[in-house]
Amino acid sequence: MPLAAEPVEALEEGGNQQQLLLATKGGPALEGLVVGSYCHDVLIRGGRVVGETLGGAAAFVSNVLDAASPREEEEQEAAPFVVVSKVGRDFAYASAPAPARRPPLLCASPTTSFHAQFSEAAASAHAPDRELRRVRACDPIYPADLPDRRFAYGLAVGVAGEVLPETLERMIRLCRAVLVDAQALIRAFDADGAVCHVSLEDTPYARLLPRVAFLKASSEEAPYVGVETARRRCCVIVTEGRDGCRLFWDGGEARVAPFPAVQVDPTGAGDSFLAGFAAGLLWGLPATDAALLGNFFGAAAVSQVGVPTFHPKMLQPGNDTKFHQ
Ligand SMILES: Nc1ncnc2c1ncn2[C@@H]1O[C@H](COP(=O)(O)OP(=O)(O)O)[C@@H](O)[C@H]1O
Ligand SMILES: O=P([O-])([O-])O[C@@H]1[C@@H](O)[C@H](O)[C@@H](O)[C@H](O)[C@@H]1O
Repeated sequence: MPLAAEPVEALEEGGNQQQLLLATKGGPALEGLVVGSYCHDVLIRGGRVVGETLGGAAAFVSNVLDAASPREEEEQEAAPFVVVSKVGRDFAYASAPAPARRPPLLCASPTTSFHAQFSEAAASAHAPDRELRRVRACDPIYPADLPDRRFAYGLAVGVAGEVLPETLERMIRLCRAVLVDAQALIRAFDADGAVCHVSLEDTPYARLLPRVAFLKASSEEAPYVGVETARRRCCVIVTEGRDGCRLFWDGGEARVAPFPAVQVDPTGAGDSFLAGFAAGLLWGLPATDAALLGNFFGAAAVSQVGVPTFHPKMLQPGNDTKFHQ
C-alpha cells in the first residue's frame, strides 16, 4: 500500500464511519512510529515502595505491538515500528525487552521518573485509583528527533509533556494516520510534580485535532478533552477501566464490553489498550472490533505488575480470555 505524501482523512467517507484505512490486507506489514519516552515507575502503597518498574507508554505500547504482530511462530523478527524515546544515563531498563529492541536516545538530563501512589480504598471503575507525581523529567522530543521518512501510522504517547506540539505536527506530516493518547497533550505538573490536567482546548494541540485519526482518553481525562467538541474533529475513545470503553464520532457512538480481569497493577492499562486498538486496525478490523482487542490488552496489562509478559497462546482462537493472578 503506498503511503500518502500528505495526511489523509482518517475516516472513510460514508459507509463505515469508523474504519481506518490502515490495514495491510495480507500485504507486507506497515511501519509505525511510536513517540514518547520510557520512564522509571515507583509504585507506592500505604507509604511503602512496593515495586520499581520500567514505565512510559512507549514501553507498554511496544510490548503490545510486538505481541499482536502476526508472525510465524519460528520467526523472531520484531514488528516493524520505530520508537523515538529519550532517557538519561541513569536509565535502569536498557536490557528489558522493549528498550533493548528499540533503544532510546540518551540525554544529559535524567530519565523521566514517576511515583504512583495507590489508594487502599477499592476504587470504582471510573475513579482515579492512583496519584501520579513526576519526580524527574528528561528532555522533550523535538521534531528533528523523528526519522525523516514516511510511516503508515503514528502513536503519540508522551507521559510527561515530552511530545511537543511541533513534534506532534511533524508526526502528522510523516504518518498516514496518527493515534494520540490524551495524556500526552493535557498533562500539567504542579510545583511538587503532581499530575494535573489542563483543558485540551487551551493547548496548542487543539488545532491539530482535525488531522488526528483517534484520540484516546481515560474517564478521568475525558472532561478535559471535551468529548462533544473533539468528536466532531476525530474519533474519540474513552476508556472506562473495568467497564471497557466507549467510542464517540461525529454522529454516533458505541460501547465496547470489557474482558474480566483480576487487577494487580493498573499501570499501563490505557497504553496497552491504545496499542491493542492500533494493532486491531492494522489487522483490518473496524474500530469497534479493534477496541475489543484494546480491551483485551488493557485487561492483560492490569493482571500483571509493570510491562506484562504475553504468552503466544493468549492470542490463539479458543483461548480462555479471563486474566487471573
Ligand atoms: N480492572 C480491569 N478489568 C478489566 N479490564 C480493565 C481493567 N482496568 C482497565 N481495563 C482495560 O484497560 C483499559 C484502560 O484502562 P483505564 O483504567 O480506563 O485507563 P488508564 O490506565 O489510562 O487509566 C480499559 O478500557 C479496559 O479495557
Ligand atoms: O497507566 P497508563 O495511564 O496507561 O500509563 C502510565 C502513565 O500514565 C504513567 O505516567 C507512566 O509512568 C506509566 O508507566 C504508564 O505509562
